[in-house]
Amino acid sequence: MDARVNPLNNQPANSKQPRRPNQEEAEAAVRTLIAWAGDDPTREGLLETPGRVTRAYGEFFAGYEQDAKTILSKTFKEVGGYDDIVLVKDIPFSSHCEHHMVPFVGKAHIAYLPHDGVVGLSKLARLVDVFARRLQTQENLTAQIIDAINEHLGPRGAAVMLEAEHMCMSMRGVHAHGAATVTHRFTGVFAEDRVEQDRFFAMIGKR
Ligand SMILES: Nc1nc2c(ncn2[C@@H]2O[C@H](COP(=O)(O)OP(=O)(O)OP(=O)(O)O)[C@@H](O)[C@H]2O)c(=O)[nH]1
Ligand SMILES: [Zn+2]
Repeated sequence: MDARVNPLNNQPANSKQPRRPNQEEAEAAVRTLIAWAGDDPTREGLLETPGRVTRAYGEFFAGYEQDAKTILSKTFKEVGGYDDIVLVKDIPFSSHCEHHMVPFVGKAHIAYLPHDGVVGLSKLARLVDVFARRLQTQENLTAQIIDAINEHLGPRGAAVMLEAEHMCMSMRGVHAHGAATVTHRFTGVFAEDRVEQDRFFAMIGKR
């Protein structure tokens, strides 16, 4: 666990921690929402729903129990001197916007220029999951992914792009079905050198 972050609220560890409700309280909250929506939480079809919803929430928000450092801790140095871009593109992710607690779903593209060894490719997808499985904004998710890569891998440069559809913009509110939100962030060589940025865009098929 990252000691500087309170896993319950994603705030600095010295911030006031809310008490974590127990299972019974969480299920009672779901029953309240069902009744508030206008249905009867005691009817047969809904009796097991609070348990299912809390289990689902356990999966959606499992990222509060995980940390990037552990995932990126193992690197491989035997790569035949390879020191060019390593890119994993089209990593599927689903997260929940912190404003409406509704999903946003899309793909992440992550590249870095290795400095001292490479990380297992699956770990980049796991890294996305650590932060996606929390209440998020897309901007914050983008920043947290690249910050973790820089902090734990110390690459010569990193690039992260996220493309996602926000259900709070399609299923409700403005009803902008199919609108895509794109965020990207470059650091190190990717931030300093337009040629490297262009190579990144070309490799993910955006040029
Ligand atoms: N910047 C940013 N905005 C987001 C993200 N996810 C949702 N939002 C926006 O958060 C905003 C919240 O706006 P509010 O006016 O407080 O809430 P609202 O009345 O539900 O807004 P509408 O969605 O316009 O109906 C909306 O414009 C959402 O589109 C995100 O990841 N990043
Ligand atoms: Zn939203």
